[in-house]
Amino acid sequence: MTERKGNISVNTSDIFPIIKKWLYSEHDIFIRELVANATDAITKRHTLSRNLNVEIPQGSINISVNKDNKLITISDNGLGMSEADIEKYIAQLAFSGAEEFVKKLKDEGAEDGQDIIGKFGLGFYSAFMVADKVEIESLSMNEGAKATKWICEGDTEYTFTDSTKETIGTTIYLHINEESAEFLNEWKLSETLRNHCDYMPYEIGVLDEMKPPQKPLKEDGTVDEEAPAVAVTPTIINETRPIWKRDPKELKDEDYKEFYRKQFPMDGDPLFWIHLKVDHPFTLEGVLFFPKFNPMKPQNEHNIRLYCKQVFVSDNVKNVIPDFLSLLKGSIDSVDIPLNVSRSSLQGDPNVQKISNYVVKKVAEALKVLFKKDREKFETIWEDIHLFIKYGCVSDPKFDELMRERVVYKASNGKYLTLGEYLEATPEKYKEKMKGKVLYFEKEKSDAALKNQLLAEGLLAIECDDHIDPHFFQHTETKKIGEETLQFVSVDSEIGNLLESENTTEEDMKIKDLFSNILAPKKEGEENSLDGNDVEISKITGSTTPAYFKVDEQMKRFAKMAQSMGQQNTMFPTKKTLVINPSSPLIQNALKIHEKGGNEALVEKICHHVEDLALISSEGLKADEKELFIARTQDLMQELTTLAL
Ligand SMILES: Nc1ncnc2c1ncn2[C@@H]1O[C@H](COP(=O)(O)OP(=O)(O)OP(=O)(O)O)[C@@H](O)[C@H]1O
Repeated sequence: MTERKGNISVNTSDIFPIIKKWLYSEHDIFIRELVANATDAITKRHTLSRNLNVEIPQGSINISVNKDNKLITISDNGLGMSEADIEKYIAQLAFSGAEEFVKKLKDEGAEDGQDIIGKFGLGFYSAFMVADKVEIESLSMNEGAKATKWICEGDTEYTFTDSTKETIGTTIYLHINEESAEFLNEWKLSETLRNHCDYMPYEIGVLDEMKPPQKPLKEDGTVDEEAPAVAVTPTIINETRPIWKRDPKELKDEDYKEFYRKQFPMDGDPLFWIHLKVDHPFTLEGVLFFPKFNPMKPQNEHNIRLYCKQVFVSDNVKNVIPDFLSLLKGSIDSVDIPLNVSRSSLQGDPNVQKISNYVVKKVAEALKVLFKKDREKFETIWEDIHLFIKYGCVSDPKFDELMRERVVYKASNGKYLTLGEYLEATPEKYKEKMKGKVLYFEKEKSDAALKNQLLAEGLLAIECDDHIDPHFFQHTETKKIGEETLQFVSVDSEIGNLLESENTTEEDMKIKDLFSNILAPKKEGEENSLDGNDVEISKITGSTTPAYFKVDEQMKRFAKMAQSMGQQNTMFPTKKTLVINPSSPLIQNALKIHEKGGNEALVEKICHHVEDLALISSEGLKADEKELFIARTQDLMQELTTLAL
């Protein structure tokens, strides 16, 4: 046997230890790199053979593991390599790539180094992360090629020897080092493969050579004890035709759901999905799913898996697609997302920009179609998708332009309306007063009585949540809906302006004074009561609501935004005004008792009770307020029952 020695042409002699150290954190990527190389080799053989018009076997990759020999073997039936090829592509190019990596690492600093590793690893070189010694045995598809074997023990020297390999393709032998012994476990190896190679285009079989021959199974699934034991066969770990590679026309809803369930087993069915396919000016295929929103589950950014030619690359799509799309789940496959640049420079890449714009546009278009063609379904899933859509509108102007007029709101009549529809639904007689205004009520806190009073007049109010809506309102107010600029106003701050019916009388003023004196007494020398709430009157004829709280719109917004950003409510103390309705019979009675004299204690109780009822209807009572309220309720009921006896 002849042996030929060579030297890897790198200047940095300490390249091996440096790379080993840096790559240590993610050293399972070696499997992805080597299987990706095998995949490329098979594809190349297919392409070349098609041109030569020769029959070739179906592409496959076989990985076997032998714990006793501390050996992992990766075989492919790709185009193979001659000695010259190995010399050129492995010994020289692959290693010079590694050298470049070390240089980059030194130039860009440690953090970016990690980033680079995570993105693309180091190709063939990553084998040395897990192996002390690596051998390549290969037979090239070129006519008359001689099989060869290359051996390298993790330093800059290597040796070629002859080989007896008879089938075209390449086998990589990894003599696994001590620290990486875990990969000699078939389960661990298969898991790692599934993680990185779950949708590779050629079948990947895994075989544990340690497994003894086993008796075959009978048709009913039980072991056939009579039959002789046979050698175990490889287990296929991947699906070669993932859903995004298939023609949407040949797929049924169930196929998408099944794919989703496999990827996200804890999730239940997706709400709907978008199949992406584009060839120009970049290539991209993928399926994005709208998941059911689960407030109990923290959102994470790793729900979209990025592939390059079916090779898993990353589940971190940050800087590839806008943040708000990371609320979706699924897979994107594109060769046009550059992998060999640091993450920070991804955003500036023109292809990435185009891809990002394309995905945003497709998602918005799919939502537009759903809105137009199946409004019922759109409304059914609205509560699950509204957060995503609003977040998208606020953060992405292009998405906003496409979606703004399709955002719907749950109105107080139970229907979902766009802002355009809301404006149209305003009764003619209120059109002038309401001009450009959109009434809203807070889901948890608003006074139902006020909402119903407005509804009785045909005036609708939309529901607002605590999280995204304050931001979204602010955003929408800076834009146009149709021809109009809108303003969101809360029911409590607006109801007086809308429904206040008559001019203030002397009696109304007496009511105001009565309540002010008891609930917000002025301190000596003060114009107004500074602590406590202000008291106002607003006469709403026909309404039995005695009083409600009004909060300044801007203050309310500030407080909500601060709250949604995790700040304490106390940062923005909101000043509230207690609005008394002199039309309410209860209020009128209170004045009469007061004017009659002799039972000031009861009048006081009524005033405080009216205030507490207004509080309960809006935001609720605090612990100390609750205690007083309960004690007072007991007193009042006792007085009432005594009267009734
Ligand atoms: N199994 C294989 N069969 C045939 N050729 C191979 C095989 N593995 C590696 N090669 C050759 O060696 C070259 C270097 O491989 P390496 O993995 O280092 O880099 P790469 O695949 O070109 O790039 P990347 O950094 O994306 O992995 C390949 O381009 C290919 O020509």
